[in-house]
Amino acid sequence: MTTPVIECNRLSVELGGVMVLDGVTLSVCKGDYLGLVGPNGGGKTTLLRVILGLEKSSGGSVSVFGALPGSFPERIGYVPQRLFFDREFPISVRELVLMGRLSKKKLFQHFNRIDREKADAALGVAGLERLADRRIGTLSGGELQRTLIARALAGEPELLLLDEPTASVDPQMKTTIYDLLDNQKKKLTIVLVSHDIGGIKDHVSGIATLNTTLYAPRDICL
Ligand SMILES: Nc1ncnc2c1ncn2[C@@H]1O[C@H](COP(=O)(O)OP(=O)(O)OP(=O)(O)O)[C@@H](O)[C@H]1O
Repeated sequence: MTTPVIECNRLSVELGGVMVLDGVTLSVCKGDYLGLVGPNGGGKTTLLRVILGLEKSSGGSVSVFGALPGSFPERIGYVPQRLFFDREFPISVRELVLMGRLSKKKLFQHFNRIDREKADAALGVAGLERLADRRIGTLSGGELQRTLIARALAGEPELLLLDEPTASVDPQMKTTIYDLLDNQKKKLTIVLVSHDIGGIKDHVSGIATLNTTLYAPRDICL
């Protein structure tokens, strides 16, 4: 039997004295495309942050690629819910996507030709060639989301974690983003946080619910 890519067993997380996740059991295997849904404040982002090793668990266990979270950052691509940046900051779409190669570099190592080729390939996958030289502060919400996905893909991850990439984008851009992910799902394991159950149900291989009484009380278990 192969080791699951992500395995949580009765995972609990306490933040600021509040139990945000309590007894979460979840197994994500290689090639899965998991939709993770739940109410606002249900702990979806927190779960992604635990998987990334950015937040500590307070009970239970969690392993990623069979090791402690944070052990293999170069194998994970992350598309955050928001990107906080100065809209005047003079960085282009191509340069932001190139940042996705940082996890593959050693300290102070420069980007090389291969990094630039991988970044350009990711730009192509996300349909961003036309916008490559645009400053990121001038992008629409949907264009910025696709740039963040391209940045994550530039690092050639095995596991892609996305936190509500289709929030506040129009229906056409949602379709573009779902199609983009569909084209990647044969190569990657994907966890997609979303409120759009209707939109994701035809794309994902499974849906897990978090902290909702509508689907399953306080537990997710595939
Ligand atoms: N550092 C922190 N300290 C205290 N509480 C926190 C911290 N980070 C998050 N929380 C709380 O934990 C709960 C879960 O937050 P989280 O962002 O994981 O939810 P979410 O399901 O992603 O929500 P949304 O759908 O609104 O994005 C929220 O009540 C939030 O206020």
